[in-house]
Amino acid sequence: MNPDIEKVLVSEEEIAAANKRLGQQLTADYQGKNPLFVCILRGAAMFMMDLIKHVDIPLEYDFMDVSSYGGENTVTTGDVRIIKDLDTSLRDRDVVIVEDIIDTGYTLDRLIELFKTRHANSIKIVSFLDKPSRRIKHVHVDYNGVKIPDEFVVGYGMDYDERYRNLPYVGVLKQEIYSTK
Ligand SMILES: O=P(O)(O)OC[C@H]1O[C@H](OP(=O)(O)OP(=O)(O)O)[C@H](O)[C@@H]1O
Ligand SMILES: Nc1nc2[nH]cnc2c(=O)[nH]1
Repeated sequence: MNPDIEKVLVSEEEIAAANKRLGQQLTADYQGKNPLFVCILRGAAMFMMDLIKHVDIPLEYDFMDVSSYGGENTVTTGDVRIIKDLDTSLRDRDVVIVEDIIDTGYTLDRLIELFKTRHANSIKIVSFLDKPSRRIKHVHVDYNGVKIPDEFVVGYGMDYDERYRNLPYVGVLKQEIYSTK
């Protein structure tokens, strides 16, 4: 295990099981459609690439980069900035927003409002992690991976100051990592 990690919250085995389950649900629900999966960079990139291997229907995907937790922030700034927009039109599309984590809900709340103005046919959300105790904006998550307690997590795409995204599991950093920064 990486020496900076205090404890593992979601193991590689649990990640694989969640992806399989979510992929099977999406396969069943989107039969006969050609959904557009929208990956919210950067954190959700690893999750989406694993998830879609289990979605056994025609689909398309695109990427959007938004950010509210810059640099060493472990709390949201609440100011959701679009860094890179989609290249694909959402008009009449069945959109599946793919997130790594829903925390306060600010990011998804803002994205849903934006996507509604782009005339999508439907908008659903799949989030790998959910921290329900931290919610400020109520957002309905249609497909949920794993619920976690109120701890700042890294790994499986998620960073602290751009590090640890490549860990194959989700974990909590040792306190000294924050204090030595
Ligand atoms: O529910 P919220 O409180 O809005 O938090 C969730 C958002 O925070 C993270 O993004 P971040 O801004 O850290 O960018 P990143 O994915 O590029 O690391 C995560 O990927 C979500 O998009
Ligand atoms: N890396 C990371 N980003 C987040 N964005 C919202 N919550 C979290 C978290 O726990 N970890």
